[in-house]
Amino acid sequence: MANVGIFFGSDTGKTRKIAKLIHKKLGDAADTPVNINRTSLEAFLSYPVLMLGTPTLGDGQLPGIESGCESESWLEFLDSLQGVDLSGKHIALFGLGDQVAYPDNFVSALKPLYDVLSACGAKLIGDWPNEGYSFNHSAALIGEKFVGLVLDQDNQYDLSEERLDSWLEQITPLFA
Ligand SMILES: Cc1cc2nc3c(=O)[nH]c(=O)nc-3n(C[C@H](O)[C@H](O)[C@H](O)COP(=O)(O)O)c2cc1C
Repeated sequence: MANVGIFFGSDTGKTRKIAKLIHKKLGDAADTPVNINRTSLEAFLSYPVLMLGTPTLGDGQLPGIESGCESESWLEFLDSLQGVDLSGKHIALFGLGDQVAYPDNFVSALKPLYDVLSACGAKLIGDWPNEGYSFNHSAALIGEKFVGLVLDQDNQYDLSEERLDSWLEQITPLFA
């Protein structure tokens, strides 16, 4: 088993694609990305380092039945994390959103993910500057920084790989 577990939620496949790209870049350090609705709590907890990806759906929500997905996803999985001890784990978040169509809630779903994982004692790494995006509001900001990597595959597709490389460069020394 590798050191890094990559889990994602996805409605139309874009977050899955980024998860696969992260896996390709990390090589043997990471296991094959798994949809969060296809894992168990035990498998999730077996990794010391987690990279967790999500789109923002609904109106600033995590994916799941309540936000209009056909399958369960992060909304349901987070329920199973209630009371779980994640201390000692390093967790990096990556979020996809659409700043043009949803400027009032850009990548906001990263924040509930961040809040639940922090409350469980995890060390969240990989915050990301808000420069280079244009939006009105995002719940995913703490001060000037997003709580994780932010990619907009709908409008800034051409910037994603460069952003991803720079983010991986920033976080890999923190857990290598
Ligand atoms: C119904 C719907 C609601 C969305 N709501 C938001 C939103 O509130 N904020 C945002 O930044 N993006 C929003 N998006 C854009 C998606 O997050 C974006 O297209 C993302 O790349 C989809 O990833 P996926 O293919 O992994 O599901 C929404 C998309 C859809 C279809």
